[in-house]
Amino acid sequence: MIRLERLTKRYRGHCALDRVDLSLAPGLHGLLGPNGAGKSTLMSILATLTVPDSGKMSIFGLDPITQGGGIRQLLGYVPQQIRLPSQLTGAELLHYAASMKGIGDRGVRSQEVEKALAEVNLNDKANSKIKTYSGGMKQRLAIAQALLGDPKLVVLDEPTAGLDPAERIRFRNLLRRWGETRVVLLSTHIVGDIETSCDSVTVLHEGRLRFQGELRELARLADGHVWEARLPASEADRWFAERLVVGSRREGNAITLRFIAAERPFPDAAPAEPTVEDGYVAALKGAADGWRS
Ligand SMILES: Nc1ncnc2c1ncn2[C@@H]1O[C@H](COP(=O)(O)OP(=O)(O)OP(=O)(O)O)[C@@H](O)[C@H]1O
Repeated sequence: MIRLERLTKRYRGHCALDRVDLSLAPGLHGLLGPNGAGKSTLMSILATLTVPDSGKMSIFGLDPITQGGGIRQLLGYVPQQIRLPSQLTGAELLHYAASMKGIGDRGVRSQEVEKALAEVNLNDKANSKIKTYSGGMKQRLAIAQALLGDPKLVVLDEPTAGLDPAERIRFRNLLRRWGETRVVLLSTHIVGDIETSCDSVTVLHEGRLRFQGELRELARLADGHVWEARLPASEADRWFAERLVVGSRREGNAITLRFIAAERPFPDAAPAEPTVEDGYVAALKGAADGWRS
């Protein structure tokens, strides 16, 4: 459905994406990576807003460079930085966005707008000006805008940042439903968002693809490299300074620390079952330390 081959993008000599290969079929796909990894650049290219320097791309058989208009008809996109017109109401903005997506019939448009508002739980605020919305509500309106017109590709750049826990759960369920028949790509720093809902995950680091596959395969990257040890709490600072500690649990004067290390950090450390987050850390650490290619 979506195929990227050796996709490369440079900004004044800095390589934001370096020969990235990626294939996405219908489903809910997570995109993880630290700050500056290239996630927004990749998403902006998929949204036809940024032109890559080299590489091949096919989005539902269309070429984003020569057939961008066709792709935009199939696309729902929420960029990382959202600026919404504060004087419009939520419903007015969605009507405008629906017109831009070619939904000319007013009746059909109203139905679409109402459905999208319901999906993000904003019906009550439909006729209020956007300037009265909270940050999370604006975020949800931007998501509603991306859902208009039944897009086949939904690209969401860190959409969960401003959502409260209840809305975040609602949003995950919405995306799961959407991912049943569409390609949905979601970037986030929150591994939990991906862990609970995504079919596959892609990890970018410094513009390079470090992993693409199922969640359990990502967790498996840390197999044999996760350790736990119960230690005197007074020693905790030393271990935080010397080792990669990914979790800690304090119980009285003792603390249980969870480490990621290529080898057993000290004799008392016991091997632990890796989580998806451990796999993500291992993918990044492995890339940096060279203990994984
Ligand atoms: N318009 C631009 N001009 C110059 N450099 C840019 C531009 N956009 C991005 N970059 C650089 O490209 C690299 C990738 O940036 P990008 O925004 O794609 O990363 P990201 O993974 O989305 O980061 P974050 O998680 O912080 O949003 C970074 O080093 C960034 O500084």
